[in-house]
Amino acid sequence: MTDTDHRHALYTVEQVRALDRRAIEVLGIPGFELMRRAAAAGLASLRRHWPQARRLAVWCGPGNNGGDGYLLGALAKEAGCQVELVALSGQATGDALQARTAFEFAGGRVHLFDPTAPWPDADVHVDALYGSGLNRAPEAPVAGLIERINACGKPVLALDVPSGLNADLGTCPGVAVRAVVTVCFIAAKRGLHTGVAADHVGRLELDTLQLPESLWQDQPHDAELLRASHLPPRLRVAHKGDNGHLLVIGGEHGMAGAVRLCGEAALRSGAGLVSVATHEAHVPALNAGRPELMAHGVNGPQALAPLIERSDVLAVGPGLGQGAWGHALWLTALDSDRPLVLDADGLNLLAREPRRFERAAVLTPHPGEAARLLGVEIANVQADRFAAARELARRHGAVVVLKGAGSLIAHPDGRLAVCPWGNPGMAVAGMGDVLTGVIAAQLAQGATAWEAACLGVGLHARAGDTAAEAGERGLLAGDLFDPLRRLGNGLGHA
Ligand SMILES: NC(=O)C1=CN([C@@H]2O[C@H](COP(=O)(O)OP(=O)(O)OC[C@H]3O[C@@H](n4cnc5c(N)ncnc54)[C@H](O)[C@@H]3O)[C@@H](O)[C@H]2O)[C@@H](O)CC1
Ligand SMILES: [K+]
Repeated sequence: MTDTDHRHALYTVEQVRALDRRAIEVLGIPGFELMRRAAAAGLASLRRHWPQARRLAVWCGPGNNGGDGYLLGALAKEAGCQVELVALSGQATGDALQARTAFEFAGGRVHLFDPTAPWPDADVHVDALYGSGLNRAPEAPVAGLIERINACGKPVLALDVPSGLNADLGTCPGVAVRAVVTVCFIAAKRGLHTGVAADHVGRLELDTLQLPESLWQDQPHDAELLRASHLPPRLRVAHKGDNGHLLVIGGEHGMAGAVRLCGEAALRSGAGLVSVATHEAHVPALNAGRPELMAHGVNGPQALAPLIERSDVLAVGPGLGQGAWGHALWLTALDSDRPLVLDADGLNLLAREPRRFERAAVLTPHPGEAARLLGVEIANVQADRFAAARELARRHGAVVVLKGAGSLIAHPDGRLAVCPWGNPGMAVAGMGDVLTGVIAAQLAQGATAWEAACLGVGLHARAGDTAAEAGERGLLAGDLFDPLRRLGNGLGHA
């Protein structure tokens, strides 16, 4: 993750503004020229995706995002398209005013937005209402306009940001455009990659407006996108002990499936040996169903301690429950010095008895578990997923995977990575148990907590995407095993 190039870097809106200013003030490229390039990039994308489109409706807001829209309208007219351009405001200033004049100079007419006017008959709608400058939820009548654009049945190309989406946080304070394609300018805004963004962005394209590499050099970014990384090849002389011994701890009565999924995912991800500590009653079924797992019945700490002694890494929490049995095992595991992954009830117990970890530790909360750990509501977590993940990592001295569309991985030192893969088919029972197993397997094979979380989250999401090729609906957590194995061996696609 050290050789971040600007195409994998994610920026806050503030940092993108600084890049805009740098392009203008240091590189001497006028703002209007940047706007022209943005408009040209938007139109090029439109023609790539909808080569037959002749009639465009362009919706322009009051700021520079609207300016991009005016210039796209001008370029489209020059290219022979019919353009119906509707502006929210009669006023424009600066570069946006110059852009509006250019549109009129190209023979275009600006219609002022009137909710009672007939709906434009267009092949594609271009959303240039609000970009990175969105500072509140769109209000009536613009909120109604956005709903109408979404419901009109025609594809939408969003310029820079789907209007209404907060490009910094991935939140949607009110309504937001649902684009088929979003062309993001200059640098990837972090909020386009997590939270509710996936419902609005559609296909995301980054256009760096032909700016030279020097623009991004030594400029701060906030996070980075995970890349499809290849695992190092296995030594030909590898011994199963070289690939680590994982102990999965969990499986309260009736929850044997969670430990089996976790353990099997770890084996499919390359762990050398996987033991399971669970209720005695689950052992026969585990042995019969997956004899490669070494299942042990444990009734309490005395039985667990020697198993921990023989293992290198722990996965604590799948189906663990929060009763006396689960709590006693949890305490024993946390009092050991083994690197660990903590999930599910392992996290709920941590919320009850907070700790800081002095060893390699990965926590994998979904937003509900993160909210319990932070003592806030789920809505507060989702309102700033970046801050929530970083705060949890800092508080617990652990690498934190905040799950949900656009999973975040936060390091206690502030580093943050965002997962670009995954799909809604993965929102099913057992997926979290599989993720825990995949991450724990990387720890067992010698990765640091940060590497294990980044590798594990990436492999899990890509395996989910491969498995979803047969359809998102009906995807089972166990469907990831085969793709996990292929991806872990460098087979299969990103
Ligand atoms: N040089 C630059 O800075 C460049 C900027 N570009 C474009 O400029 C955009 C940013 O421009 P701006 O900073 O002017 O911001 P925007 O055009 O995104 O919006 C700001 C305007 O919208 C108003 N506004 C925001 N949220 C509102 C809401 N919910 N309801 C009503 N009004 C609202 C603000 O008061 C302000 O007038 C980028 O997203 C990008 O599209 C591009 O042209 C590339 C170059
Ligand atoms: K927009």
